[in-house]
Amino acid sequence: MAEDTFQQIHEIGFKRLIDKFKTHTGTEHPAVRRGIGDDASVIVHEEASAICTTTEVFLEGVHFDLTYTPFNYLGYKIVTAAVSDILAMNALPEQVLIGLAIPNKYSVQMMEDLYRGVDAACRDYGIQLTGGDTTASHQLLSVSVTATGAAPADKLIYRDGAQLGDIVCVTGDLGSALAGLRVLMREKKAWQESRSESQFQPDLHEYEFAVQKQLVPKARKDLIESIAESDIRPTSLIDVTQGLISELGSVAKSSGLGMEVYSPAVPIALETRRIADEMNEDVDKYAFYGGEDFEMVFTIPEESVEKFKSDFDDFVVIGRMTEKEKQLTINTGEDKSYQLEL
Ligand SMILES: Nc1ncnc2c1ncn2[C@@H]1O[C@H](COP(=O)(O)OP(=O)(O)O)[C@@H](O)[C@H]1O
Ligand SMILES: Cc1ncc(C[n+]2csc(CCOP(=O)(O)OP(=O)(O)O)c2C)c(N)n1
Ligand SMILES: [Mg+2]
Repeated sequence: MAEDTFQQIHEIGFKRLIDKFKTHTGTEHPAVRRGIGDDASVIVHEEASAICTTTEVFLEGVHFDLTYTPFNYLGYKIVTAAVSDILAMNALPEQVLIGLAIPNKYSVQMMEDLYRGVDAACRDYGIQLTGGDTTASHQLLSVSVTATGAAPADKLIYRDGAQLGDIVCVTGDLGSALAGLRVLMREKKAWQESRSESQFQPDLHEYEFAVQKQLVPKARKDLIESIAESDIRPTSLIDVTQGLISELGSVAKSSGLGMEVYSPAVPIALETRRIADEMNEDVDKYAFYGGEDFEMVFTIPEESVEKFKSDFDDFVVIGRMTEKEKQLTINTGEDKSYQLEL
């Protein structure tokens, strides 16, 4: 959490601010030859392999709200977002670089808290913070994160590899990140309407699972590790950031196929259902369109499902790849279904 002191960044300057960031670089990754300090980071691979890169931009007010987001959680979440994209190629992340544009309403201490979260995430994912850029901003904090990772080229899994008849699977549960966001937004509104002079300190203990999932999501490195150890390889893989329906559509469309999804099979946590009830909203909408779940969707041949279950058990089957003509068919049970165009 932020300390009580508020030191203006211009008092110490960007160079000394970056020096502080240098003490929060996560794991020393063996492939990193040069980290923070030179003009560019350097990665050295002994064996030829594929390199994956990805960038995510996060803008205050659009992607995060600092009323209810502690800086260290924000640091953790931005690393998760970039790492999740690397993992979704079935590659292992190695480094992240972070670009910051900081308005002067934020202090040195706040930025250090942000980097404490970056450091914690880098340690959890076994990666190193190797560089970035720091600049001033007028009103809003902007954070961009670039991650790179590596894999043997023939091990990469793309979103367009699904085959006719393959089974569609999803890890964990869906919709809880949006449920957490709804709770946080409701509490913020109540606090604003109360015109309270006190700090925003809502009691969130009944919503801990969903709020954690919104504020400090974890990327599914465990799935990628299990794939590496298993002799089964998914035919396609994508992470759930925009929302389940959007990702399923991407897999089907890019694979040149259709998909049938059995909606009662979509995994939803009890707490997510309770929150949707409280908000008088349809929990299926949370799960289908929520986004920011950082779960993984993958397809595998039908005969591999049981075997893979013994290698990795935190997934469920939600559908099957079909002919293209079926588009994205949502089967709601009781023989009712509707089609979404791809
Ligand atoms: N926000 C940041 N987070 C992590 N590393 C940073 C950040 N800003 C700058 N760096 C790293 O600090 C070093 C110096 O950065 P900078 O002063 O921008 O140098 P340059 O003129 O080479 O761009 C570089 O290695 C850069 O990657
Ligand atoms: C203040 C605030 N507004 C909105 C959201 C919800 N939100 C932020 S990012 C996101 C997912 C889509 O982001 P995008 O940058 O399009 O994702 P990408 O596929 O590039 O990862 C969602 C649903 C939030 N967490 N906080
Ligand atoms: Mg993505």
